[in-house]
Amino acid sequence: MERAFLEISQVVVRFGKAAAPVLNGVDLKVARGEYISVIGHSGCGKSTLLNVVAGLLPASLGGVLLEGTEVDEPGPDRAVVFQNHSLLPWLTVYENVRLAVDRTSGRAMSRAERDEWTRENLALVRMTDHLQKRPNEISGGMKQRVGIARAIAMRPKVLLLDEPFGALDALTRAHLQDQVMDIHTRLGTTVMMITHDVDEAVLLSDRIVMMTNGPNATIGEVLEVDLPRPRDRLSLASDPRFLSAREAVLRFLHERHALPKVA
Ligand SMILES: Nc1ncnc2c1ncn2[C@@H]1O[C@H](COP(=O)(O)OP(=O)(O)OP(=O)(O)O)[C@@H](O)[C@H]1O
Repeated sequence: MERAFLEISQVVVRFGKAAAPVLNGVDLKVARGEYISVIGHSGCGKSTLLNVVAGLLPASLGGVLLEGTEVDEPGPDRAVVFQNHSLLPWLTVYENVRLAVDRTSGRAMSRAERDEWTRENLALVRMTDHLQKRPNEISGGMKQRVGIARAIAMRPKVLLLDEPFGALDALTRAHLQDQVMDIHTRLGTTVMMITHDVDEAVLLSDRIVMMTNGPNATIGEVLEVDLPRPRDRLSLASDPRFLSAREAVLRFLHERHALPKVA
């Protein structure tokens, strides 16, 4: 069997002297170009898992291999986009992306190429008209778009998205989901995304990884989303395959792994 592009093996994470580990035995193989979503109740350890893949947090046991190389620190091959943008406020939109390009491709590309690459990635997220603005002059959705452009511009092997659309209103969220879908289709980027939103998971993913509740959380089920790409949100809204995938995730979250009721 072909070796997985990204391989998470028997990952256990225990914080300090806590009695039970947060994650216990997470195993997942991701193929190159796959779009994976991780869904689960609040606090089950989704961000913890993403942070292990990002190299921001060491696993207590087990580990992560990317193209056969062990992940033991953060690196530009795994770009992360968080829920709240992390742009540098004193730099313009252009400069925020250019800085990442200079850091990751400074030696491989000429100045002119880095300039072009920066503009190209900002064009992908439709920010060309706002290059000289600073983060406090643009909307939340625009900031997230710049964050995504910055991540993509680093040409990561894996794009790690930690609830990237969570803080946005529904319409902005839909636009940005479409842009990320488009980028994924065009560039073939491997994506691992954390979300709370069932529709978002079904719309964007090739597979949905459903986590059991913590502590000792692990992968409960993995759902293949058998929908052809490119995907169109309007026509999918009534597609029986979309609806049945959606129902499977809802059943997992609200029946088999429901949170205990508050008395
Ligand atoms: N640095 C830390 N030290 C101690 N406990 C932590 C630390 N980081 C996370 N935890 C705990 O680990 C558990 C999982 O947290 P995590 O943020 O990974 O969950 P999550 O599934 O991403 O949650 P949410 O969906 O609410 O963002 C929580 O109980 C949290 O309190």
